Amino acid sequence: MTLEDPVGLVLNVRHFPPSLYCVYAICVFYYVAVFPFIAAAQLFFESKYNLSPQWANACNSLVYFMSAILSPLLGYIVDRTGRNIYWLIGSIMATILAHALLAFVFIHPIVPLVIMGIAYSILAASLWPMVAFLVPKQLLGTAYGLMQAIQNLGLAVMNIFTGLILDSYGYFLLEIFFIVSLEIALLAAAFLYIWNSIKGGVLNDSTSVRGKRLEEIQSKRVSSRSVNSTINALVSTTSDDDQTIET
Ligand SMILES: C[C@H](NC(=O)[C@@H](N)CCCCN)C(=O)O
Repeated sequence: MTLEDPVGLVLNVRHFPPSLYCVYAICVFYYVAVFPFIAAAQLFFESKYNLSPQWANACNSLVYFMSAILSPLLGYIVDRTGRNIYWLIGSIMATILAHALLAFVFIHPIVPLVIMGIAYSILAASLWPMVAFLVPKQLLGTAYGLMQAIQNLGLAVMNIFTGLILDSYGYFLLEIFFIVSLEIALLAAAFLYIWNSIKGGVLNDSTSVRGKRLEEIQSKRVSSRSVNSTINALVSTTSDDDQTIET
């Protein structure tokens, strides 16, 4: 497969590893509990907590404000530590806690929203970079494009469901729906952890172990390139420049 061979690139999408589809599933079922929640939350804050429309609106912005401030720092911390699957599982569990506090407990919504803001920022820092560890660099645009497409398809479908649940049963059942969606994301993350361990993938390595393994892969690639270039010189074949880490 080469960059000059777009048909080859498209065909290789079929060979994306199962871990990537797990990442896509987590992306759909996690974000369903965040974006549609925020879209519908203003009236929830007004009715359950008796907040004024202005305060309800301010609460609604809190998750995104927190992400705007925290994401670079949390991204740096995840880069320094590695162990992306642990961060991912922790952030999904914290989001479940935030929704459970909103559904079952009567404390000021700022508490669950702060938890959600931190968890949402950690999830972005740990989930999205995984794609780069799973597919060859020539296919990153395709892999992220597919992730964005699947996420938006999921959100489009689930938005219809959340609207129906809200209109027919109210906010309590909507919160239960979000918690169930997050539990599916948690199951997918557990499957990702198991699959990654079985396959010896790099997703949950510490940064130092990951660095050593990537160096090994690169040095193997360099030596295979020098072998290939010798062969190329002899028989005029092209070298395979794939970068797949997990199969
Ligand atoms: C990083 C992640 N981005 C997305 O989910 C985008 N597809 C859509 C962004 C919409 C505004 N938050 C995120 O936002 O956490």
